[in-house]
Amino acid sequence: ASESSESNIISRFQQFLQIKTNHPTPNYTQSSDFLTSQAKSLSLHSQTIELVPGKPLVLLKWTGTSPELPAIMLYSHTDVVPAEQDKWDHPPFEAHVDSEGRIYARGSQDMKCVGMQYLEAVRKLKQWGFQPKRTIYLAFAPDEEIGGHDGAEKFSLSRVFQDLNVGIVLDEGLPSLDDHYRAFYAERSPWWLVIKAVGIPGHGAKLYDNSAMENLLKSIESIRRYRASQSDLIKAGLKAVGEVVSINTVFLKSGTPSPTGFVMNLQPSEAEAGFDIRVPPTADTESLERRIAEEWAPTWRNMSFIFKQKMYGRDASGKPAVTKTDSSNPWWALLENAVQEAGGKLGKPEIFPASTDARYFRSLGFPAIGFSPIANTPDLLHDHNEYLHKDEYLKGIKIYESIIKAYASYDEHGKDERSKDEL
Ligand SMILES: CSCC[C@H](NC(C)=O)C(=O)O
Ligand SMILES: [Zn+2]
Ligand SMILES: [Zn+2]
Repeated sequence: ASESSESNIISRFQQFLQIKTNHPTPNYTQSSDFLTSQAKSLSLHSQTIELVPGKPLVLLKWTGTSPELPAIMLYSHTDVVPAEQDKWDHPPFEAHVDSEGRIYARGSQDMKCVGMQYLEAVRKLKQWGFQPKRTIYLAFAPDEEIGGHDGAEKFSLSRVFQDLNVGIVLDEGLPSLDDHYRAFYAERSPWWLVIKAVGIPGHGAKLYDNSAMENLLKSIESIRRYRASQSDLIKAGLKAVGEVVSINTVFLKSGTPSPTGFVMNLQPSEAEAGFDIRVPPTADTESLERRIAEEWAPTWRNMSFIFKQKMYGRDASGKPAVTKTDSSNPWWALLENAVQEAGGKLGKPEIFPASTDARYFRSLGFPAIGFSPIANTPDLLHDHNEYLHKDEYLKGIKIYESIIKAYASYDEHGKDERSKDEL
């Protein structure tokens, strides 16, 4: 009983949050040791898989009574983005609980909460003597925040993963401000674009055409018009955030350095800008590619471009990698019902505006749902003072108890065995 006391549940969450798994030097040894010891206390089989040395993925297993049925994958990442300690009200790796009950820590929303909530839900279900029909896996992966290439991407393509016979993947979602939980069936693909302009250098007092700066600024004007057109669709209520192309300038680089800053009377011969572009799964990528080549970085204006990251978010057959939300995908309805049974409400299916590891599983044809049970909370992913209220965290555990019960009890023939038993 003491193991499952509220204070012990919160204290285990704090311990995980206190492990510095922040980039650029995440302490994966400590997080793996912690997770392995949690697994031991829950009598879960555990293995640590290093597909890349120094980048462990911890895989836990709760064997079902019908292990031949496709398994449930409860997925999370252990790494977190860096935090600017001096801009936080409470240190980002202290997991301080304030007088209101808010737990402040990097990773409290993204997504150490989810990883620990899975474990706590399993703990409760085991205490109650619940027997899963399907095998349940819990995966704790590295490197999501830097693209997932040495984490989810390699894992999803590995023999280990292929042999798990996974039927559904649950990964992270986003908090909601109201009492609905958000759930994501797809995500936008990242295109990280760098455009470069070259031009005639010259005196800062001269009004001539074809300087690098002028060439780059023409592109930026065009990009900003396009950005406004996409933003207007959201403002007019015609499209959701995940349904438009977003493009944001993330760096500008030019000028001729001098000991006091930059030379002020010289128009430089090179100028560069970087953009974070996010592309919805059903976007016309060819037309966007044409726009980049012909309007934003045309060779005739002495411009060139490269992609630092470019994904298409498609499956092997070239179709958008989206998880179905209709009756052809029983996992969606099961999620909706399970959340409802635990006293929650699921909002309309959404497209995740940024990227998650779920894309690697979807592109291989696995259904994957982005879901973090965080309601009534501002979205503070990657922000200062990321926090999660302890009551919201505890409620999330109950939500997962309900989801895991429903998922693990669902049989191959379209029935939720648990509901049948209870009826
Ligand atoms: C492209 S890999 C980086 C992953 C990161 N994920 C989130 C959720 O912020 C992002 O979308 O920028
Ligand atoms: Zn995340
Ligand atoms: Zn993140």
